[in-house]
Amino acid sequence: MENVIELINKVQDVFSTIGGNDSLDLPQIISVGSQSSGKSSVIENIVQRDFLPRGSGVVTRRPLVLQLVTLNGPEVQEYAEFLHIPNKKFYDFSEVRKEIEDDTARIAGTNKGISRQPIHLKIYSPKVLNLTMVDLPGLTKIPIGDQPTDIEKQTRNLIVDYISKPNSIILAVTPANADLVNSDSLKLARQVDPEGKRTIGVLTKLDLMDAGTNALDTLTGRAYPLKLGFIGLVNRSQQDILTNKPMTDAIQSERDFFLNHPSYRSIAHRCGTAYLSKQLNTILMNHIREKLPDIRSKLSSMIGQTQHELAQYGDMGLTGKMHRGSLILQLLTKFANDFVASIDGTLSDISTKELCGGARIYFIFNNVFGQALESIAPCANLSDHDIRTAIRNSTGPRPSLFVPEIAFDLLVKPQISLLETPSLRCVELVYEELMRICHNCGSKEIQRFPRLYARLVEVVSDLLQERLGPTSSYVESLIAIERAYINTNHADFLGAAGAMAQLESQTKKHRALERKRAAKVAQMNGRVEHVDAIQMPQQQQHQTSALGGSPKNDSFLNYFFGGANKNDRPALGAMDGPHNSVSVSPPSISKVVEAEMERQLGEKLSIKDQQQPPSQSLDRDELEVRLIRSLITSYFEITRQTIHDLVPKAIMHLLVNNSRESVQNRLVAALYKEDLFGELLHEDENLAQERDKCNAMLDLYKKAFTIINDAM
Ligand SMILES: Nc1nc2c(ncn2[C@@H]2O[C@H](COP(=O)(O)OP(=O)(O)OP(=O)(O)O)[C@@H](O)[C@H]2O)c(=O)[nH]1
Repeated sequence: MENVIELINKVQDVFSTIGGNDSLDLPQIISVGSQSSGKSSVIENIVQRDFLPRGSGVVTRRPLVLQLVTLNGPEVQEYAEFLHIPNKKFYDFSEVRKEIEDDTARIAGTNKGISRQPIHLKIYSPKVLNLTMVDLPGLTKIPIGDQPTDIEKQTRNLIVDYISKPNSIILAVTPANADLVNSDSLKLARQVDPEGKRTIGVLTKLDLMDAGTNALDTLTGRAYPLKLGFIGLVNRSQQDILTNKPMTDAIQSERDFFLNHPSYRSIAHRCGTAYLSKQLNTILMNHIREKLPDIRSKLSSMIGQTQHELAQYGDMGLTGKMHRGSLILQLLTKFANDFVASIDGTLSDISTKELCGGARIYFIFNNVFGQALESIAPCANLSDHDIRTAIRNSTGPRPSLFVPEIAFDLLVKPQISLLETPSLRCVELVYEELMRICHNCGSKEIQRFPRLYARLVEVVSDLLQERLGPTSSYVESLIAIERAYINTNHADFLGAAGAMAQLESQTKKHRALERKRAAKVAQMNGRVEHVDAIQMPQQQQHQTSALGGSPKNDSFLNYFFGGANKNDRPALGAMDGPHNSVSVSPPSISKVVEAEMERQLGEKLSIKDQQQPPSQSLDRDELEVRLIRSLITSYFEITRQTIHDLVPKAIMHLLVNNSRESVQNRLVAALYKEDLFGELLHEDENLAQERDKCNAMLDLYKKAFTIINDAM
């Protein structure tokens, strides 16, 4: 069972090469204490070697992960190894000290700052028991030199990070010549281990206590409750260090101190460095044993994870020349399936962060394209002047008597063209999304072969590029088709009568408002009665006109359109029929305008008769312009809806579905060629290394698992 520490050390090494052992939380002893409490001295005593940097102020500035490994045999020579200098054995321990100093300066700088990055050191010796300890920077209160002002906080956080891991054992070092109540290490330990279950207390400097005082109460567990107890030590004094007092002599002096001390004599067998080493070894072993089931189950889940990760690198069964074809076919199919699945939304690892694949295409159709179409004003770029000019031009050399339909035709076509840019942009956006999907289809397994991956992307890009042209042309034709024939007979088209009625109701509303205003003004002038008298007949006249009650208007509107409501419009055929008593004429905007003009003229005259200023009269030009605008708006809305409906359908058919269906065949046709296999299956070196590392990790986990399993 002795080798469980070695086993844990091995696992720890692997974990430190890949950046910390946070995930496994291996059992280890963490030495904590305030500055100059004697932490380094304790460790050196345990190792029985001088190897730690000494000096004034903060000396330990990085965590030192120290693994002690027992060497067996009488003649073996002790040595040290650093993880950052593999394969170099240090037999001279002053070199070890120098390397710790140099590496600390390299990582933590030459000022007195601290770093979280640990140094890993292994010491092989016949004098040590298997132990894993971490020496942390001492708690410091006042910054010195160039130290940052928050050095205390930094150190405290670093210590707490280490000791709060439930599998760590806290070695709380306190100098006996200071008050135990103020011990920083015990205070910190209590924070993370309030019941004192995994804290072992170490009292240093027992030789420096005031004469007549002793720490017997503490050492026998009466002063401070810790399950693992307190152990008293006497390390080398500064003087001993300066005079290079040999470690063996120091250990002997310590033993003598306890044996000869009147207060400690009775507990001398439970004091001193040798006892501490033995205790730590036993505690660590028991602790590891206790934690082994946990570690085993953690390892087991790590094996599972690593196996899963390894599987992402592909099927290792398909290696060798004879399997190249099957492997290529497998990868092509996977790529094609991923492409299709991204579009269909059936991919296994769908993003929850952003829209992707098919969902994004839907978004493009409905939001991006929809909004782009909505943002176009039906009469954009059409000034009244343009409309007027178009009307005049379409009437030829004679003065315009009627509003010609040709002007509407002429004006509405360029407006329809405005739909072309957003429609083509919609095609491009979907194309770009498909390209994005294609680039994201490379699973780890495929990316292992960068050349194959590049070719896969290239073939699919070519396919999409090929489909882009026809799709764009088709969408262009859709707009051209809409422009080619202006269907004024469309069921949803407002038509001349509708436009006229709309205009009329607008005018009516406006007049009512005007009248209200006039009445208010009159009331204020005390002329209420007079105003009422002249307004009544006028109001009646408007009402009759709006309802088509005037015999003149009634006959006129019905004559051409069969009423203002478009549903009441007679069919052209009916109008053409021989039984139709009136002369055959299609609904004409000009005639409606004429009618409205006549009516307004009449109104003007009657108003003039009553000496009222003409408040709402529209001149002929303005009326024509407004009429044409209503018609353009109505027709444009119809076309906009048609385009919003047809463009996505065309894109889905010609671009999305087409490439979706042909991607697999295209890939096979382009890449499944014997002479390309070698080139395409050239493996990426970095990924191959990562896979090998993953494999090695898996082996190690399995090995560790087996050893732990056997040891239990
Ligand atoms: N007399 C005596 N001196 C001791 C004892 N333990 C440590 N010292 C002295 O106290 C001083 C500080 O000891 P270190 O072991 O360097 O203390 P540290 O906690 O590692 O210090 P930092 O790494 O700077 O935080 C040294 O001069 C030691 O010689 C002891 O038990 N008795």
